[in-house]
Amino acid sequence: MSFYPRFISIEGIDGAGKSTHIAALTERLAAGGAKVLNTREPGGTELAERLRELVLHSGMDGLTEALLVFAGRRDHLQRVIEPALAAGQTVLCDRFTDATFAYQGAGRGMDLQVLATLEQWVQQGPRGLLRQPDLTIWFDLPPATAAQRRAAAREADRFEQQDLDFFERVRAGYAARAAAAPARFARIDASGTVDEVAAQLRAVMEARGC
Ligand SMILES: Nc1ncnc2c1ncn2[C@@H]1O[C@H](COP(=O)(O)OP(=O)(O)O)[C@@H](O)[C@H]1O
Ligand SMILES: Cc1cn([C@H]2C[C@H](O)[C@@H](COP(=O)(O)OP(=O)(O)O)O2)c(=O)[nH]c1=O
Repeated sequence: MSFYPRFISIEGIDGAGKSTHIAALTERLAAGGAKVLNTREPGGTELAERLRELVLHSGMDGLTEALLVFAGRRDHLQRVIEPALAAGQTVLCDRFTDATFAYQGAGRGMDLQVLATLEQWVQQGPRGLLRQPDLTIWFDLPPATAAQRRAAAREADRFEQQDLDFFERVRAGYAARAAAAPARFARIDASGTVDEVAAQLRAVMEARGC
């Protein structure tokens, strides 16, 4: 028996199709009566958006990246996510901590234990619980396909300039997080057409009563 998810994160390597499907997902949730707050990471508050600019466009090592994204996440949780959840809203977040484990951990080789410690510190929720998304929708796609789609679409930022090996590691990082939390993760095979991917997404939401 699943319960209605109110904190939903969207994940996947760059170019997997997250942005393409967020509007329809938002509409679906709203049509079901949810008051939806759309947000993103890195970012989501004024401070965190400034940190996002640094992380995406300045050179730094993996630990510095991880510290900055977790600092932004702390601000985002305290100022936006926790108040919205407490007010009964549904939070739809374009990336969250799984991205840190995938990009800084698997991609950049940061110690996963260090990331897990930061996760514990930053995501202390009400009553001492670890705040995690209720549902994580993972758009999974081979990196070569994602690179083709990105090349046709936009200029690359620091992460998008990485080679296919980097994105293979990031993809494996998502797979490991999904295997560790199978009830939270819903994997979408993002290699089909936009309509095929949308149909899978509808099925995932229907299975969770949304
Ligand atoms: N299923 C699909 N088939 C082909 N192209 C797609 C598909 N889904 C998205 N795209 C295109 O691929 C590019 C990257 O998609 P986007 O939604 O921006 O990915 P993300 O937000 O995950 O980085 C966009 O140009 C988008 O139009
Ligand atoms: C949340 C997060 C994102 N990232 C990276 C993944 C993406 O390459 C980048 C920005 O994500 P995203 O917002 O998906 O980029 P875009 O607006 O180009 O679609 O930040 C991390 O490296 N660590 C993190 O913790």
